[in-house]
Amino acid sequence: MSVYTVVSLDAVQDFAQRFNLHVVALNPIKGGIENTNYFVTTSDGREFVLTIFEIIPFENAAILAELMYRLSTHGLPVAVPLADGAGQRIHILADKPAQFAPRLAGSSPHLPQQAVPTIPQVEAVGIALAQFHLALQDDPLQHNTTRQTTRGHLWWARIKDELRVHMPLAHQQLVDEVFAKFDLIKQQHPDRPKGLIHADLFRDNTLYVGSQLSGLLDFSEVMVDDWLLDIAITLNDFCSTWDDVQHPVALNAEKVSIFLAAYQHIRPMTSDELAALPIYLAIAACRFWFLRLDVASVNHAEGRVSEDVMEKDPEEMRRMVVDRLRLAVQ
Ligand SMILES: Nc1ncnc2c1ncn2[C@@H]1O[C@H](COP(=O)(O)OP(=O)(O)OP(=O)(O)O)[C@@H](O)[C@H]1O
Ligand SMILES: N[C@@H](CCO)C(=O)O
Repeated sequence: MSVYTVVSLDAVQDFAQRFNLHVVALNPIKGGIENTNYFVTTSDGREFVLTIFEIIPFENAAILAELMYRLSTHGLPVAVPLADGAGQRIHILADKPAQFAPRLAGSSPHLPQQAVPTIPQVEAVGIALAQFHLALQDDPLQHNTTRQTTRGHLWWARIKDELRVHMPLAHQQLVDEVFAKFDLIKQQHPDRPKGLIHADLFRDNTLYVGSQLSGLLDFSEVMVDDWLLDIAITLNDFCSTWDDVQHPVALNAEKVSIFLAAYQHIRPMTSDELAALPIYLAIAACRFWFLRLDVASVNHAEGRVSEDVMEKDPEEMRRMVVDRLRLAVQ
């Protein structure tokens, strides 16, 4: 659970007045590691999600809110933040940018880990990811998102060097091998279309009602990059054998094949993308290995040790890097 900013019911009731809502209950949300989120219930029984943005500045939260609105017009199941009477969707709470969005129905397919995600759920996310990639390809807003991302290209270029020097030799060698192979394959296979990517579409950022995808959540990592990177990030999480205690990060071949077929039903991948996929799976796992190490280090530096702060295991992602690199060099 991550609640970095604690707010009182009174403060949220004040905040909600601009939307003509009367809040009666407030419950911290277990899950995210970046922002503070609460489920909020109003007197008429409706439910909303209050998000307090911990890292990104006001203007960037406003771009994300507009992005949600535009994606919703393409039929994607996203939570569009409420606008006040003046049309403004982002406001200030506890000195930070904050928003109220409708609570979407459904639950995330990651608990219990043994049974899910199901094949139809994998298929649904493959389709939705491709629809998301194509939705705003001609929309100039996507270029604003490149400026607002906390963990965009600058972070990616810096973080490897910062973390690498503190790693044991074997881990440094792993990093070097993945990046050398990645650079080579990118040169050999240049036809990798770019566009808006979610960059964090894990199971816990999706909601389902049965087999139906009812929510795509948490676009705070969104940026313009290779669509293939997004495919790799989502495939790694949805198509791993989390139920296999011996090797929980290995790929489930049936799910991989269903996911790629579903995605390609909407947007066929280029032959270069298909050839480069294995190393992108390794680099995607590497991205989250670094991200988890970075989150742990920032939490430590800022003294965030409360039981309300969730950290995900970097070692799980490092094991995934090893597994995917094995596939990439075969
Ligand atoms: N609109 C919504 N409807 C329903 N549930 C939501 C909604 N927004 C957030 N949640 C719930 O809150 C959890 C945390 O939200 P979110 O993933 O946005 O947090 P975060 O800290 O910003 O993200 P992350 O750690 O993934 O970067 C989600 O996994 C989901 O369970
Ligand atoms: N999905 C990320 C959390 C950060 O957004 C992870 O599993 O590390």
